[in-house]
Amino acid sequence: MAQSAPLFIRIVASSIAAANKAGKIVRDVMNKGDLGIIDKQTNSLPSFVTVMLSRLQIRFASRILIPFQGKNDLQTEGDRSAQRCILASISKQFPGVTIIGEEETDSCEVPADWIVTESDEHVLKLDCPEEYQSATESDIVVWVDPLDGTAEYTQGFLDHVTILIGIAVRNRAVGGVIHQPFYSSGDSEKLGRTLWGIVGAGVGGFTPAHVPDGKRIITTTRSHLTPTVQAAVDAINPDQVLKVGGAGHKVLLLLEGKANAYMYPTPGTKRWDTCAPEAVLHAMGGKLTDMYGNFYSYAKDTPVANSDGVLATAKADDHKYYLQVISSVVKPAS
Ligand SMILES: Nc1ncnc2c1ncn2[C@@H]1O[C@H](COP(=O)(O)O)[C@@H](O)[C@H]1OP(=O)(O)O
Ligand SMILES: [Mg+2]
Ligand SMILES: [Mg+2]
Ligand SMILES: [Mg+2]
Repeated sequence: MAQSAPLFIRIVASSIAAANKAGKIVRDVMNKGDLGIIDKQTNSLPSFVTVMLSRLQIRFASRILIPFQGKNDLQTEGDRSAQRCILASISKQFPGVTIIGEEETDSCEVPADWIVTESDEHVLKLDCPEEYQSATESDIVVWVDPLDGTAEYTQGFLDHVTILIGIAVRNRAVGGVIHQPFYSSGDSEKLGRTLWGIVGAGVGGFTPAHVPDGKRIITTTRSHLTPTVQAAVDAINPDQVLKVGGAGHKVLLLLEGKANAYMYPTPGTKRWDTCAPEAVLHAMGGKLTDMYGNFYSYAKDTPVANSDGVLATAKADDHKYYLQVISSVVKPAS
């Protein structure tokens, strides 16, 4: 059965298993307590003050809400190890497929038990939409964000953290896996959950829901807020604004009916931040584009920066309204 499923479906099914393992690794790093934080801007350890602040925030996350200053582009042992696990697992099974990960990791050996070759059985049995049935290795690019919401991971906002694996076929984001490693359903022994979506085939791992009619709830960044972002949010005149970390987490709020729209009308996110969330959102009936309303390309040679920002809505039909209101007050950067 497994081998007879189309390549695209097999990659999504394997990505679910790899994301689950990466989630365990990310939790283990947190439990050990030494996050091994590096500032990617300077390729060095962050300042003493930043490290101390991050330790304080892990201990008192529910009370201390001090955002870091500056670019906030950090990497931790969680990011590095999760990426090694996911890349090793997917490339072992699909050696001809292009995989693009956020982190530059040296070619350290990967422990044997980090290489996952299992697949999600339910996804393997799905009917593959016709347009992806014949997709070959050269049609597919896998975009990996091994830990989305790194700033929040270092500050103890653990429910903002996700692991994102997006599968693009012929440049479009059509398969997505969002793993939330610290999600708790009440049983503290069993953390983590995995959401997935395939455009044209369905979604799983969560119950799709929408904000009740008449309410407008916006989600946006908490760690990269700028006057431009604030102006866009204000233009919508929302009932509520949820400033949370991570692109994956913000799209999760759209999927589960906690927000209507996610806006970030400025450069900062990259293709690995949006590929998986875009696919899951689209599979549920939503829409994610740049601030001009154009879909990003997920081709292997595309520039990785989402230079024209991000606008995502839980309902595709609402997207035009948000685009119009925001474009009247915010000019995209490029
Ligand atoms: N200025 C930036 N520099 C680096 N990464 C950014 C920047 N802005 C956004 N990102 C990435 O996009 C995600 C969503 O941004 P935000 O939480 O600010 O809305 C961040 O968690 C981060 O992903 P990552 O944590 O994987 O590096
Ligand atoms: Mg990062
Ligand atoms: Mg990210
Ligand atoms: Mg990341």
